[in-house]
Parts: sequence; C-alpha cells; structure tokens
Amino acid sequence: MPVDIQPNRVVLHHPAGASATILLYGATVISWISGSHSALASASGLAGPAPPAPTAPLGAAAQFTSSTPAAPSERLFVSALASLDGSKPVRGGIPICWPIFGPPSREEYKALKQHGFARSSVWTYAETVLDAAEGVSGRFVLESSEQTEKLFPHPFKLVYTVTLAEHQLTTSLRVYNTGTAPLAFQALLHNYFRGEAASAGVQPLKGVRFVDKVRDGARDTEAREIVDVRSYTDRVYEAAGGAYTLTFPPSAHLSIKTHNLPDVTVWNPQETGSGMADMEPGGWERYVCVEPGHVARFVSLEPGGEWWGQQNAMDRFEQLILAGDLFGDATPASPPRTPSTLSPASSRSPSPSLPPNPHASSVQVGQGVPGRTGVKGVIRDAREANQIERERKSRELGERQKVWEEKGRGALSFREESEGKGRKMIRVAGEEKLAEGARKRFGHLREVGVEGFVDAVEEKDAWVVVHIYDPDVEACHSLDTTLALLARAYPHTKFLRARATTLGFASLLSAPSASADRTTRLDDLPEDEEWEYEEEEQDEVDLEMLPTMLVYKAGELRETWIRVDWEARDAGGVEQLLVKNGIIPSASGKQEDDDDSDWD
Ligand SMILES: O=P(O)(O)OC[C@H]1O[C@@H](O)[C@H](O)[C@@H](O)[C@@H]1O
Repeated sequence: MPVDIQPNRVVLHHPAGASATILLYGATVISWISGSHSALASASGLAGPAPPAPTAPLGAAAQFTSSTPAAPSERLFVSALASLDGSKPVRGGIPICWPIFGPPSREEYKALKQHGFARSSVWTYAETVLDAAEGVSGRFVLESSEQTEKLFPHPFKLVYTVTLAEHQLTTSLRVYNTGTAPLAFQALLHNYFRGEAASAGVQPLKGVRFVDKVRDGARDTEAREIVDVRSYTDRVYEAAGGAYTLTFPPSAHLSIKTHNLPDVTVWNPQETGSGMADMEPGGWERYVCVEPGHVARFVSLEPGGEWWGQQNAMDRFEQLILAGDLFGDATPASPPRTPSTLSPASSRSPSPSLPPNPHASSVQVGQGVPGRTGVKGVIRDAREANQIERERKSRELGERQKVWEEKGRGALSFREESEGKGRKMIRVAGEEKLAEGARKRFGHLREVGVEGFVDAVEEKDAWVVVHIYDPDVEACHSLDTTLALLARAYPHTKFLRARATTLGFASLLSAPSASADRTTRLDDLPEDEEWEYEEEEQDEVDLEMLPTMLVYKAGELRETWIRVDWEARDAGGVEQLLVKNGIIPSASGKQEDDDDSDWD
C-alpha cells in the first residue's frame, strides 16, 4: 500500500522500507522514517529490523537510534505532548510557516498569529504524484477561504508536494497569487530533526550574517565552523547558502539542500523549552530545528504569479553508499537497489519463453496496487478504467517512438535537433557507431521510448545513463547538451534520454474529462514527425522532478537522481558526478577516440 490515505493523514510508503506521514492538519509531516532494509542487509550482512509503524503512537515511533545509523529510523522529532487533533500547531515534525515567520512584522498582518496560519489549517490531499521505486510523492492543497480572508485578505493557493525516496525526503511549497493585488509573504519549513542536541552541529554557516533572537534581534556574523546548540539558540541566518549538513556524531548525518529558501533558522530552546506546554520533558535534548526559509525579506508575488521553494533532506547513509565509502574500495559505486519499475526485467536475464513486457513502462507506476481509497479512489478507478485504452495508445506511441529513436541515433541534443543543426553529418557518423556498438562502444546520445526502454538499459557490461527529460525544462536542455558531449568522450558508457511523458514518469494524472477535448503537439519531434495527439493519453509531467537521471548496470537500477542538476552542482558538474560514482572513468582514463574527430 504505497500511499495510504486515512481520514486525517496520508502515509507514503517506499518499497525499500522508508515512510512519511503527513497530517492534513497543517500538511505537517509528522514522521519521516528513512532507510532501506536491503541496503542495510547487504552492507552489514544482517537483515534490517522492521521500521516502526508510522501509524504507531508518535512517541513509540520516534526512537533515536544513534547506534544504528543504517537502519530505517525516524528522522523527525515530535513531542510526546504535541496535539495532533488540530487544536494547535504540532510541536515537531515539519510545520509550514506561511504567510509569515515569527510574530507579524508588518502592520497589515497584525491579525496573524506567530508563523501564520498554514500550519494550523486543514489542507486537502489533492493527488498522488509519483508512486514508484524511484519515489512516492503526494500533493496537498490549501486555498484561501472565508476563514483565511478574515485574517489575511489575499486570495492564494498553496500546493505542497512531499516526495519520499529510499533515503530522502523532499518537500516543495508552491504559492499562487490568485488575487488581483500583489501578495507579500514569508515562507519557512520548520524542521524538527531528531537527534541528540548536545552533539549536534550545523554547517557551513561561518561568515554568514544572522539575527540573534536570543539577544533581542542583535545582528552578528557567525564565527564558528560548526554551529552547535548546547546553549539556547535562536538565530536567523540570512542568505546562508542554501545547502547544509546536520550531524549528530557519531552516527546520524543529514544533508539539506534547498531551492528558493535562502535563509535558515537554527533553533533549540534548551531549558527555556520547558516553558512550552506541549514540549515533552527534556524534549529539547532530542532535536535541533534547522529551518530553511525565505524570511529575511518578503516575497512579493504579482497577481497570477507563482513562487516555489523546496528542500531536500537526505540521510548521510545514502551519501556514503553512493560514494562507495561504506564498502571500501572493493565496491565501485552502490549496492544493488530496489529494481526500478521502469525496468521490470531488473537483473534477471530475459527468458526466451517470457520476454520482458515491452509495455511495462507505459503502465502508470503503482497501478493495480490496492489502497488508494477515499478521494484518490476516484482517480485510481479512472486510471484503471482507462488502462486498456492507454496501453493501446501507448503501443501506437511506441511505434512512433521507434521511428523517432531511429532518427535520434545521432549525437545531437534535442536543442540541436529542433534547430536542425548538422543532422546529416552526425547521422552518418551515428551509423558508423552503431556497427561499433557490438563491441560495446556507443559514442552517442540516443533517444529511447516506451518500446525500446527495457532492452536499451539491459547492457550486460556497460553502464547505462538515462536522462528523463521534458523539453519545457531549461535545465534539461543544458543537461542534454552536456550528455551529448559526454557520450562522445566516453563511448564505453551508454547515454540515453527518454521523454518523461512518454514513460509516464512522475506524472500528475488529472481526471480524464479535464483534458479530453484538448489537443497538443509534440513540439520537439523532427518536423516530419509532427503528430497531433489527444492530451489525455499523455500525462502532465511533474516538472519539479526533472531533470532526473537513472543509471543502470546489467539492467539493474543503481542510481536515481531526481533533480540531477542539483546533485551535479554539488559534485562540481555532471562529468564529476559520474566519475565520482564510477560510472565513467576519471579524466585520465577518458577514451579519446581519433575516429570520433569527424563527429563535430
Ligand atoms: O512555539 P512556536 O510558535 O512553534 O515557535 C517555535 C520557535 O520557532 C522558531 O522558528 C523561532 O525562531 C523561535 O523564535 C520560536 O520560538
């Protein structure tokens, strides 16, 4: 039951053992259990313990497991005395502070309570966005109402997306100004991260200006390499860099990356916390709040405008696995992970009597899994009712895609392709390269679609890198250009790209009636392949997930990088990211091919 919708909460379950529980009250994430049984088992030779049930009483679920960092364990603190019945904001988890942070600083917002009303309003569960081994994602909505307008006379819509992967939780807040006047707001994600406060350290904040709420708002510059919270701490760091590490030595480590949330508050009340009625005794010893936000300045959103801020928290265990550090030098990159639903053949060799289902990737992930009840039951039913039709259309699309793949065998990026640059020359070279493919030399970036996907990633010896893209996303264009170049430089690694809508990846399925009468054109097909199709057969894609990169070895999914551009930025570039993970050789091992010189 990957997405369990209950009357007052939604629980996301990841197949590897992770889970996240989100209350409709405040869309407050009250539990994030991160980790993988399989990773733990393969790392330690032990079977992983069952994670605490996310529906168990919070106090029971939230055991701090300092000695077992690899085990699926609770990453958030929720006070045992927290109210979860909607009577007051939750003391713990991830409350959303909106439209203000702290007490109202502007006269016009003086009717609002500290941290605004988003954390104390009941949100609606809108839809399941993604339901796959790559991640499970749900979306929550809060819109202005008579009640909010009494306090805050601005029409708005908030959309909050919570995405759970094996070792990551991503929360993304979108704000829409649905009114006719500019909308000014602050926004902050008030994370209570579970861990021993006495040992906690946050970095890098050295040299960052901050407002010290403990010293009546005094302004100062952080002098410490690692910020601790051993004394009462309440600091709002401004323009703090957006990427932080929170460590609870010796075991727990989290990395937090953000988008559009430039400031960060570090808060732990220590003994003064005992004055909070909903703080469990000594609770302040068991968490640190690291709260990315847009708070130093208000965001001003024009009518019709949209703003989004996002954070991604990853437990350090995953980073160690991905870097290969956990396994010494014997293991190049990462242990086998949960097979992708995009690759149902997984590590099995295709059996001659049971060939892999070529349409598997056209089926919406999570389909047929029971448990989407309530509001989402309607959408599930609609999905299932449309499934046969969708598969038929998918087959048609696959045929189209085959033609497209043939055409895409050159090393052109889709931007080059759409501009019609150098197609002839590259295609000739591409044909030469096809002959070399038998010797496991690829040398070009290829488009792959539904029909060809499973076969394309089933390379026995070579690494296969797949860029899941959408032509409307600028970052996909840059990545595509880079991968086209890397494909030439590293001909022993196979580089593919697949359009997200084609695979049904990260799609936002809307009710079929909503778009049945509209048509759209595939604008990035080569001109002779323009094709009108009914929009209902193509799901809308959640662009926040893109670009995504999947990496396969022997048909098995080894890496899933949602928003790989962020990942690459941290690694120093896409090439470095791939080198670091053993997917391509380091620069010294780069295969410079003389016979590639006629490609450019
Ligand atoms: O008690 P509340 O309203 O949840 O706020 C908790 C704390 O939240 C932090 O973000 C603030 O910086 C603190 O000043 C505040 O005390």
